[in-house]
Amino acid sequence: MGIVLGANQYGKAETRVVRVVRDGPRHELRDLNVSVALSGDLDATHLTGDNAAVLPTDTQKNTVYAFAKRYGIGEPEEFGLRLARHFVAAQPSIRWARVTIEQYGWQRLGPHSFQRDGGATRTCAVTVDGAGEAVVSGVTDLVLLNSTDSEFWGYAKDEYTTLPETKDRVLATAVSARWLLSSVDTDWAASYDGVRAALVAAFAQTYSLSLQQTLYAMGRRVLEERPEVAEVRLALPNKHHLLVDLAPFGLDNPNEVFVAADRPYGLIEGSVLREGAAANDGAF
Ligand SMILES: O=c1[nH]c(=O)c2[nH]c(=O)[nH]c2[nH]1
Repeated sequence: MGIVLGANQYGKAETRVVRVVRDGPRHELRDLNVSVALSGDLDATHLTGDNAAVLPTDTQKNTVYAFAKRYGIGEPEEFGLRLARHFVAAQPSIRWARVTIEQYGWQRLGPHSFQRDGGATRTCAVTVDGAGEAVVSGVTDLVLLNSTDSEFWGYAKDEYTTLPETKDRVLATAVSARWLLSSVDTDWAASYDGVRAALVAAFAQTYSLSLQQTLYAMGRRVLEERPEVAEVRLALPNKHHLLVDLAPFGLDNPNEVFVAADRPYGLIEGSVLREGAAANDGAF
């Protein structure tokens, strides 16, 4: 029986880089977590330990810091494109590079004082190979809650079903959304802000009969409002809020007191794209 090497990639994960722009008394801050993955002609290192084609992950980490100084960071998508293009262009053995970035937000408190955002994290994944370039922007941990306008009933039932049907429940989720841009020449900041606003508005304004329905409404809203977006993929954990039985204490509970359960949780996932468009799995 023959044994062969399959798909492989390697790189430095989670390089944390903070860049301060000190052009004057008013400083700017970018705070990123950058992961690099490279792939290409890397059979030799796996099969014989010949490392001639291997650009060390330590060098990749150094490149992140050097580029932050030399070119600045700018928008995370720009920084990712610059890095991914560099790795593919500079190393003949490297044919594919993916740079994934998390950007942590900081609120300005003063000219050189900041407060770390508690909430959502902006993300991007940039892929560069011989066939082209793709950028997927995203957001994680965007926690949203509707305290009404959510029902769940009429579902399939079998002998294990105990869930009561409800015409009024809390609907809460921590949105993970990623969206493919149709061009690498995009106003990244405006696009991110616009997509995020569309996701939030659709969540808040949808009278929900299922989280699945809300997911589709959110993806649809993004595609309707943001022409630069080709496809949206959403992962929505159903952060269950379970009504507490207060009857033992002689109290009723008309949707006022809940247990916020952390697990298990329903996980609703889906993609929304433009009709006739092919899903671009390689970019995600
Ligand atoms: O919006 C929901 N979708 C489900 O598929 C589901 N399943 C479940 O138990 N509760 C819910 N809620």
